[in-house]
Amino acid sequence: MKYNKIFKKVNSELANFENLGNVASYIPELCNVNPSKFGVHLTTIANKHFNFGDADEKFSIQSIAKVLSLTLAYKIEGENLWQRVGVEPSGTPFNSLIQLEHDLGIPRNPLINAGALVICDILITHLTNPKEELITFIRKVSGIPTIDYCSRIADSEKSVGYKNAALINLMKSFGNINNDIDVVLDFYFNLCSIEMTCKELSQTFLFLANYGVCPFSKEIILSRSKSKRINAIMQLCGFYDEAGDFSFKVGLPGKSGVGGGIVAIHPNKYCIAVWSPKLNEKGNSNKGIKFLELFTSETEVSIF
Ligand SMILES: NC(=O)CC[C@H](N)C(=O)O
Repeated sequence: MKYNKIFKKVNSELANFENLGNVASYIPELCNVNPSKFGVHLTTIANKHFNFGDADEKFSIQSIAKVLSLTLAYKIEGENLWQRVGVEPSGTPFNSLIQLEHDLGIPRNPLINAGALVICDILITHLTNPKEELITFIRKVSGIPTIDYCSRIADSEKSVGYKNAALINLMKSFGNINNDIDVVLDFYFNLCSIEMTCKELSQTFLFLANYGVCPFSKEIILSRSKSKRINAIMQLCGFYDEAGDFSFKVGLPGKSGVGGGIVAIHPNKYCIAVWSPKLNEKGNSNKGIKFLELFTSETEVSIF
């Protein structure tokens, strides 16, 4: 079918692409990943599957998981959520502290680290067993019962999590964190440690291409309006200080993680996941972005 042909074509166009950048090294465990891995998987809302390369190999989805914790918190809290976290692009790196002081401890959006920490705090307030309830929710959304945290990666990040500790302490000082700091950080590091393959990622995020409804189970994960808003936040904030560039080149809402994964959503059509571990200076997958740019140029369809 057409997407497989396009994947092959784009891949051959990338034959001479100089994949600069490095795997994330600030989390020790992420250094052990083979930098030349490359996988793509596209799932349509009609449950058709197309893939290329290492699409069935698990990797650390890192910040991509922030969209899933946000989904659950938004479901629980509704519009009250926006009193604790904004919906504006930050224009700063994912772990920046500077803006947060100026904004009196209210993160610009839920997809930068500070915002995701507030979302974790909110979930801890509402859930009896946050770790278990979050992973149960993600398994339900994806229809994949084996999706799990990776304690090796969570522990590795915890051992060097100074920036995130600084962010949460600053927010606590402004009264925007209600629970114990160590409990919130532990939950956050576990959230970021979730592992998926490209196939699993594209399946998990398909509800956002289907107006909030899981196309497999037909279950309403989010209302149409909330699903629109999550896509809008991804469009404007999913790539931190590279969000404009991603939007300009790819033209789809998406989210990246420092494990080298990216998901992108074409509403009413498909969800595509790409994995290539080498990151550019903004912490986003270098080849992953290029692949998606060429892919949407080739298909000539984007949301614009
Ligand atoms: N952009 C990312 O994927 C960052 C997530 C990572 N766990 C961190 O907090 O630094």
